[in-house]
Amino acid sequence: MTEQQPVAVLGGGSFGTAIANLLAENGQRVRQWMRDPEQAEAIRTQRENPRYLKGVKILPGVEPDTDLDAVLADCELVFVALPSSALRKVLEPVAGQLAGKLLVSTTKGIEALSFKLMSEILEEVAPDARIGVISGPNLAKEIADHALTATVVASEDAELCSRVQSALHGRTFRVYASQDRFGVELGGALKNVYAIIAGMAAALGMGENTKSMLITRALAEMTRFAVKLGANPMTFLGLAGVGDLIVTCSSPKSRNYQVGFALGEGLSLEDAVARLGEVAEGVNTIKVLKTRAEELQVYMPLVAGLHAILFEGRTLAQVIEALMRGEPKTDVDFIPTTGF
Ligand SMILES: NC(=O)C1=CN([C@@H]2O[C@H](COP(=O)(O)OP(=O)(O)OC[C@H]3O[C@@H](n4cnc5c(N)ncnc54)[C@H](O)[C@@H]3O)[C@@H](O)[C@H]2O)C=CC1
Ligand SMILES: O=C(CO)COP(=O)(O)O
Repeated sequence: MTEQQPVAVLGGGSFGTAIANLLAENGQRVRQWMRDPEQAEAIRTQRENPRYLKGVKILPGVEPDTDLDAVLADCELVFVALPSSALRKVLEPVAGQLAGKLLVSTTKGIEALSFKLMSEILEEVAPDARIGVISGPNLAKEIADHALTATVVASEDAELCSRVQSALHGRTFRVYASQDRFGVELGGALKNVYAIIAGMAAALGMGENTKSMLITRALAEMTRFAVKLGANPMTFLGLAGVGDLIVTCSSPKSRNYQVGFALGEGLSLEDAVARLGEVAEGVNTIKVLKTRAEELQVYMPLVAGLHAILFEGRTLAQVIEALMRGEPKTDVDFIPTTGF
């Protein structure tokens, strides 16, 4: 009998580790690449990722490794769980090894200057690879703790979707498929910005009405933006849209929410990010999103408000006042009325 081919996970953070463990639980051999040899050694010897996923037992099927060439040479299915700021840098030097691979991005960010989503970078770096994404309401710690969870794998490549479904589906994890890679991935990137705002609102002790208003108007704003870019608004009604928005805007486990909470407590952005010590993609996304929304002339008052607080010296009180006193609008204004 031939030995089963391992699956690669690139990234030694909380999400890479949670996905690696999930794959191992389903009987897959996993080669998890990370850049930090000390972290790899800790996983190898202590069977724990003490910095990013403390308290979670890492299964024997997960083999940590710092040799990216060796990991890629061994695996066809590759989950890319790197921060958006690192993905291109890590993969460009090994581009020659990526042809024919199934590359699945789990990264919820947007590249600063190009405004590219991560799967678009993968396509650029590896034009002969098969590309997909996974996204959804997927807090890493909850996945690792076996909270019942669902995600979406999105790709035009139906065979890739079913490979990912069978690799990840399990007792506590369900994987839905979608052909709308762009919409699914965009939802995951945009919601991080609103989670920062939700964290701020929580720190200010705002009530349930306020939280609900925020989440619903965030959905309107992100869908309006997505429609302008040609995305299918219906995708935003699914797990990777409203599903992820709800979890990230409601949970103190979300790192973006935590940054917002710290800002609401009066910390500077720099201190809030330093206190977190992990990736909060929304901090970079807000910068590019504000510029892009202006270029495309999409009305995004929450994005503009957060940007004004973080980078234009406006106070929270001034922004809240401006948002509440803005001109009256209609409610559901973001779904095109033709074609229904
Ligand atoms: N943690 C979560 O609950 C979820 C995270 N994601 C996404 O997964 C992506 C990765 O996030 P996490 O694993 O949560 O981050 P994390 O903050 O837990 O860990 C980041 C990891 O990336 C590594 N890293 C940073 N710069 C690097 C570089 N230049 N080269 C190689 N490795 C580098 C760090 O050493 C660390 O291992 C993010 O885009 C995030 O939005 C998606 C779903 C859930
Ligand atoms: O994307 C996530 C949950 O779906 C994780 O959110 P944070 O990156 O804010 O922790």
